[in-house]
Amino acid sequence: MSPASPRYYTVTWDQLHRDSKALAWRLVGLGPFRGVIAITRGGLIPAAIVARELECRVIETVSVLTYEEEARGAPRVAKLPAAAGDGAGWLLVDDLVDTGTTAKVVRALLPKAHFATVYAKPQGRPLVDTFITEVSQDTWILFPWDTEPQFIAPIAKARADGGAR
Ligand SMILES: O=P(O)(O)OC[C@H]1O[C@H](OP(=O)(O)OP(=O)(O)O)[C@H](O)[C@@H]1O
Ligand code: HPA
Ligand SMILES: [Mg+2]
Repeated sequence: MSPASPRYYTVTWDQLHRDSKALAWRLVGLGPFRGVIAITRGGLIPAAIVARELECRVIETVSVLTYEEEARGAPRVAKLPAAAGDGAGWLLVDDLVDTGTTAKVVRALLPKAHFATVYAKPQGRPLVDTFITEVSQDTWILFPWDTEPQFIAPIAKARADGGAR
């Protein structure tokens, strides 16, 4: 997606927890898994919630850097999982799949892992085995760790100031 996103989808902590638990419900019948591999950093919190629900205490990480804020660059693997082999029996978790760039890199590293994300956009969706919520390709998902509440002027004041909405 282009850096200047036309729409945003705001995800609160509560919603992220609910959606990650919904993901765990979908996954529970597919296990048991040898462990969970979080794709850092975005996959860390969904992976923690899923691991808790699946009673899975073995957690690995793989680090892929693809974005700088909303700008996509070439994916770079910064850290490999220590002990997941080709991924057989492991559950790979990320917050979302967007263009699928990160997913392709991780799938090549761990081809036999089951790949789950909380959110999926259409372009990356075919690369995911299990996900919960689809959002359109031109939407930027705002995660709670990237945002904070702030004051917003009353509607009447914004109108009086000439702010078109
Ligand atoms: O399908 P894609 O187009 O590759 O986009 C999805 C990836 O982008 C984000 O990670 P990011 O590179 O921003 O790193 P981060 O998780 O450390 O924030 C997100 O957490 C996914 O891992
Ligand atoms: O929509 C998104 N939101 C947050 N991070 C992302 N990384 C790729 N796409 C997104
Ligand atoms: Mg990420």
